[in-house]
Amino acid sequence: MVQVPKNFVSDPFPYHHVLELEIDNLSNMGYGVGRVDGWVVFVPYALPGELVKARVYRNEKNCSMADLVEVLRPSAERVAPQCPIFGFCGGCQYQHVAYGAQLEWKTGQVAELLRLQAGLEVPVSPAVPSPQVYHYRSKITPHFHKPKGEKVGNIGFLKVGSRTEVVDVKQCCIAMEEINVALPMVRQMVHQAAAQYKRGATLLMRVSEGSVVTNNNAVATEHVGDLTFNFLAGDFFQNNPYILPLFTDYVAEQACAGGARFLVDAYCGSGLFALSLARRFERVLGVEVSESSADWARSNARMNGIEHAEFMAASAEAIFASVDFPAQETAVVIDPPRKGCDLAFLNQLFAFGPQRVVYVSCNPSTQIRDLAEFDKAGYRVERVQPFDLFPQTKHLECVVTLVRGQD
Ligand SMILES: C[S@@+](CC[C@H](N)C(=O)[O-])C[C@H]1O[C@@H](n2cnc3c(N)ncnc32)[C@H](O)[C@@H]1O
Repeated sequence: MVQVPKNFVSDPFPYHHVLELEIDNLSNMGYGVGRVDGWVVFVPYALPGELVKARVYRNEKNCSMADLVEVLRPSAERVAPQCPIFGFCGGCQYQHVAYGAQLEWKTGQVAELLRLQAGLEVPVSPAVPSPQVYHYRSKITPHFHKPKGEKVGNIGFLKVGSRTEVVDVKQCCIAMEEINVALPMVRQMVHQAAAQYKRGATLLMRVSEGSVVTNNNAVATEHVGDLTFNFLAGDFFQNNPYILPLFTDYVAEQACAGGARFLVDAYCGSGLFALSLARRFERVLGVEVSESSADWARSNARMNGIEHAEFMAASAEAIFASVDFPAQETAVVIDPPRKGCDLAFLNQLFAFGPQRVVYVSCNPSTQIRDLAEFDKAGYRVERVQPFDLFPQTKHLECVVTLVRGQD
């Protein structure tokens, strides 16, 4: 007898009821979406165009969740995942989808979010592929829970569908080779030092010039085009070095397109955009809340021989009190954290009123939420360009170019 979970709602399907259904869409969580008599059923790992058998494990207010049991008619886009723990490890969602189809789905999801969330019918350019689709991540952060007795349990990433359970990750298919070479030793060291851990922890592994650093305060180095960036390994830096030259070139082209002579880089980290774009502008100003990142941005400017870029360590909105660039000749690049921009920042940005804004984000849903504010302030979306910084996963980076309307 199957044990029915205590809180299971048995309408419209009994627990473990097996359905046969056609999948016609993919959700932004990467789940296949099908319908049974109009009722929406999400089936993780099922693909659009497939006929599948799926077993219901939860009924919600307006949909059900079901586990994939069997693919009766596979999609032409279905491929074999490379990772033996794909489907258990929560790190990747798309290893079973051909890379071209991953890009198409990501592009389509941005268009759908723009339409449904912001009411904007704007064309979305096809997502720019990553030149490397496995073994591209320069940083991973595996975790483990408080040791039991003197034994550390699994070391890895959250299990699919769980907020607490960790799966044991011995190798990671999307991490760079350097990380996979170092991982067994790092794991062994944690197991050997189990008695020292009074609680769980998150490990840092970041590739820096062919080796792996594990200390948050170590200095890491990355090369992007002909520039070199140093930064603290624990601070922010983009995690897919293979796509960065394409990404920074595109942001540069978009920032320059209106002939601006001045550049503001808000949320600038250690200066990736400010310095990559500097040669195209007369003066550049960056702002970043992390003092160590702002310090490294200054030092990166010196190291790369860039003299006309200045950096301020402050919350992003503080930049507008000191910027003396003429707004009509200024482009602003913004690249906030996942939660998007604060209203305090947006209001001051609009009061300044730059001619164009290039909004870079790793979270299209907060980015598209913020577009409503740009719309109210008289900015028009000129271009939307997703970049696949995170192949095999549901994540993507999106660059939206906004242009100020005529007053
Ligand atoms: C997504 S990262 C982008 C960094 C940089 N543009 C890059 O590509 O390397 C976001 C950055 O915003 C910084 N940040 C977070 N909140 C901020 C705030 N209120 N004001 C300024 N910077 C902030 C973080 O420290 C982080 O460096």
